[in-house]
Amino acid sequence: MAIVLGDNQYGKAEVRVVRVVRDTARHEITDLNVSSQLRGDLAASHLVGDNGHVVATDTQKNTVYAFAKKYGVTSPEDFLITLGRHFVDAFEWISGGRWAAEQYSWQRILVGGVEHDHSFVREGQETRTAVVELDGEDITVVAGLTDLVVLKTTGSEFHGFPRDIYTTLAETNERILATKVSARWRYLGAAHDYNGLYTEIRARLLDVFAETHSLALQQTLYAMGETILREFGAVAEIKFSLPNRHHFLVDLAPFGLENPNEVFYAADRPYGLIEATVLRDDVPPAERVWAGIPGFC
Ligand SMILES: O=c1[nH]c(=O)c2[nH]c(=O)[nH]c2[nH]1
Repeated sequence: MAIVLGDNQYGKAEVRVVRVVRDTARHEITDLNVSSQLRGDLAASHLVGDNGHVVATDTQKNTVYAFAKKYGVTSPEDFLITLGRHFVDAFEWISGGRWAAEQYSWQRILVGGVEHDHSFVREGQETRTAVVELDGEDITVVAGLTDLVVLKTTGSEFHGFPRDIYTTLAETNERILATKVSARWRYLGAAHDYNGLYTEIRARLLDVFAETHSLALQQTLYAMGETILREFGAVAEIKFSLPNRHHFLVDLAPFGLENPNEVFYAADRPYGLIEATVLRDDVPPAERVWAGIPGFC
């Protein structure tokens, strides 16, 4: 009996690449999760630790980002074929492999019925929520939504923050801003057109996200809350929990490529977490209903 190496493949899984086309004011976005795996004459690395044939998984990841810049992403299939051909052509011991992608589709936010140039929403991802609390004759209604995923490819800056010895974040006048909105709002009284209000409030949250030139996610949050309270007299207060889904500009300079805000690494964690309540200062609090709704402050 001999022990032998069977089927094997290796690579980088789940490379989160966001490609923005910004040749005109109307930006296009492609959001992919790419996995690359190579096969070929790779026995030596398994058997004796000889890495002479091991195209590093880190190299495979970098190639995904560089190709997103060089060739763009017309379709996930074409992108994967280009990637696969590259590895097979460039390294003679690589005989094949497997390349896979998930594409997340974004729709343009409609502001006043018009498609926005640079703000997008993942339609159909969110969940509507409702909580009703009765205490004798008193009734409290809290409506809301979770998982409303939005992104804008420009109109977001972050600078002016304090720097200490642990600060490495660069100041920026141009970044992607993306979040997954969870919001809960408490109504004054209980006789409302809840469906109509939900539709309008959701739409206004999207409008304000799209239209606010953001200097921080905190500012965008407050702008959304303030708008809802100003425009909807039935709302007493609104709470938000906004994860800041960071999109880091990929440094393509080592590959001789410029990256003028076109190719981003979409990090899933850690994320910033921005939470606040925006409220009228003349309505009594409703601590009991909020005590049973976790995830907000
Ligand atoms: O909008 C932001 N708010 C922050 O508090 C923060 N902190 C950070 O690192 N990036 C950002 N972005």
